[in-house]
Amino acid sequence: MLAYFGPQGTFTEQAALGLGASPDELVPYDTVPAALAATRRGDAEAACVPVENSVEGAVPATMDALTEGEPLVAVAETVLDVRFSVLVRPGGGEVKTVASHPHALAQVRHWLAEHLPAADVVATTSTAAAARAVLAGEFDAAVSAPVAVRHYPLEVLATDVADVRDAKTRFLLLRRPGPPPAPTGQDRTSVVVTATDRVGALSELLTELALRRINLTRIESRPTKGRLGEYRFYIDFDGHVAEPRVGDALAALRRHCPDTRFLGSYPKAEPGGAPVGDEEFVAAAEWVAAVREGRGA
Ligand SMILES: O=C(O)C(=O)Cc1ccccc1
Repeated sequence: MLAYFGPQGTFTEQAALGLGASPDELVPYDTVPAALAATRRGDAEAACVPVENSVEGAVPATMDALTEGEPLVAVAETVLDVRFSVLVRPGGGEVKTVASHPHALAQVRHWLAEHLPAADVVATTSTAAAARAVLAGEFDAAVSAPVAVRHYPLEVLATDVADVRDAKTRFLLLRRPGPPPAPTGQDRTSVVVTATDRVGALSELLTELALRRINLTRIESRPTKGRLGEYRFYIDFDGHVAEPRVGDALAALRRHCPDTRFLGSYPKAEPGGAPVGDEEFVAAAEWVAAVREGRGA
């Protein structure tokens, strides 16, 4: 069974199907933490959740749920183009309220201001929850994933709605810790670290990556919810923990920051960039081994 951020008809359901899940193994949960909790309990083998959007940034519920509670690790990612459909009840009258997930609303602000300027905007737990609420008569319009209309008998008021063309959302498939998927040469590794409050702390962490020619693909901060000014940093970079360079960098991060949490090594959804060779790192490690054994100098 695979838990996903539902109900039926969310972008996350589309993402889970795109990751190869079969429709009959999918079980919807109303929130990201609920889908992750089901996976931690072992009720689900894995959970599919959104992690970031190219317009609106990180999904805070996912970021927090990754560090609070028992560890989960990403084993796959996928990226979806995000275009919205605006759905209404068939024959419904004037649109006085429009509902959706906050990430969706943030991506259609201009469209709403132009086309539905008088409507009150209401946040719901997901885009599909908004469609259901429209069906139940709670709101007049929902900003939804295009597939939602297949699940709910609503009418399409507009399609292809997006303030920013080419907006994309990235989703992760998370499991309880186990051996990571085999390296493909085009992988990403995710970690979360807490940089201590002193000069150069973050810069030292990032330098450990740079020294090993590891390309940083994302860095995001979230408050630890402890002291004001104390942050966790979510760091994504190219490479797989099985590669000596990356293993070496992870060990260095852990030396700087003993609560470094590994969030997974998994194939990149959109491969790019030439892989950095590990040969020098392997050769250097072999040389040290030889020196230790008295076989070289
Ligand atoms: O609510 C949904 O459909 C989701 O899967 C979360 C989301 C919301 C807006 C853009 C992309 C994903």
